[in-house]
Amino acid sequence: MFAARSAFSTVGRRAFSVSAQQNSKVTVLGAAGGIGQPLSLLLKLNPRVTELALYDIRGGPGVAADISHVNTKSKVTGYNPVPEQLKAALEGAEIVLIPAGVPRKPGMTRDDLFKTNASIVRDLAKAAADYAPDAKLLIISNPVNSTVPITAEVFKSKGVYNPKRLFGVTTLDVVRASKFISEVKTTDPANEEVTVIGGHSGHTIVPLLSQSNHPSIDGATRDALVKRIQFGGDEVVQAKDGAGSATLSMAFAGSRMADSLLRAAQGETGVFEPAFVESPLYKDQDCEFFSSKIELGPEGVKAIHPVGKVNKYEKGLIATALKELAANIKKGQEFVKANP
Ligand SMILES: NC(=O)C1=CN([C@@H]2O[C@H](COP(=O)(O)OP(=O)(O)OC[C@H]3O[C@@H](n4cnc5c(N)ncnc54)[C@H](O)[C@@H]3O)[C@@H](O)[C@H]2O)C=CC1
Ligand SMILES: O=C([O-])CC(=O)C(=O)O
Repeated sequence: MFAARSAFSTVGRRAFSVSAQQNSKVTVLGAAGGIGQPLSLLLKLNPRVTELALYDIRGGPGVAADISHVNTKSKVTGYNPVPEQLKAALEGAEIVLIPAGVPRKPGMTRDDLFKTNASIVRDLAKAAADYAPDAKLLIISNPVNSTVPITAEVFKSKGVYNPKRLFGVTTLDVVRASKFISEVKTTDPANEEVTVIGGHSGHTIVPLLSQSNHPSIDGATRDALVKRIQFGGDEVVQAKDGAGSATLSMAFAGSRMADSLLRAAQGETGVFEPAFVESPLYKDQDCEFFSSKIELGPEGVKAIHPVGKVNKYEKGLIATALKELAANIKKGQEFVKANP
């Protein structure tokens, strides 16, 4: 069922069959949406998830009733948009995934979603800070480059911020990079890993092809591949023609990220995922958050790997990314200061 890297690796399943008995409640805020529904289904298939809490401003209980009939062990509960139910959805969660908010239509940038999604994420972050301050938070709602700083500011204002537990989900960028490079090279994407760094929008997405299995990709082939990875989201937005953006591939990517965190929490070592986290790598260039290869551990972020050796072309991509990223981050931080 799962192409490329399995969402729940069989190696992990064998090695961790005992710890899979641990209780792991996972909450999805925005569970009835285009991403929320398939993401919740994939989480229901994950043997490490013992309880699944599905909340949305509409349709949470319906999606939960539907998914609850899938005959895996986990318990599924749906929640309506009233404060006590949001509280109940969040309490005891080990992981909270947030795909709540509006998606793009053709012609829009992710930043165009800020005016709607900033306050949605701020308010859900407030609830998460109150009721699940120790959970690992996975922010999917766009613009991720700003919604992650928004969440950090909210957690700071409530005195519960731990940078090890806040992640902007950029997994889809590496999933795409792996698939697209395999199409160029006619290889199996399962064997293709491309490090993608930066942020999650257009030019802030920086694939490091020099660190892939095909460092010699160059010229027009390289340019086209880099552009496709940077603007893969637009490809889906255009194909859906007004009906939204990537949902199914995003559900796959979000489910993979959640599974990686659960595996790391249950003691597996050597678990790596990219994610947009508070990072020292480019703090001196006003980028307090940056996505790079992250080693995951029981606390969340275990180690942030340096970017490593990059070529001149990639140095140029990084320089362009940092300018836009710094502005996106600042916009999120200032939004919370002005609209606490
Ligand atoms: N990080 C990434 O790689 C990606 C991020 N996205 C982003 O994910 C977000 C969701 O996309 P879709 O699922 O396609 O949108 P959608 O419109 O299909 O679903 C969004 C859901 O959020 C719910 N919602 C809205 N406000 C809420 C609130 N205050 N509390 C709880 N639920 C609320 C809606 O009722 C709806 O069910 C968008 O912002 C999109 O841009 C999409 C693809 C990839
Ligand atoms: O393109 C969008 O708006 C949704 C998204 O973040 C992606 O598919 O990478």
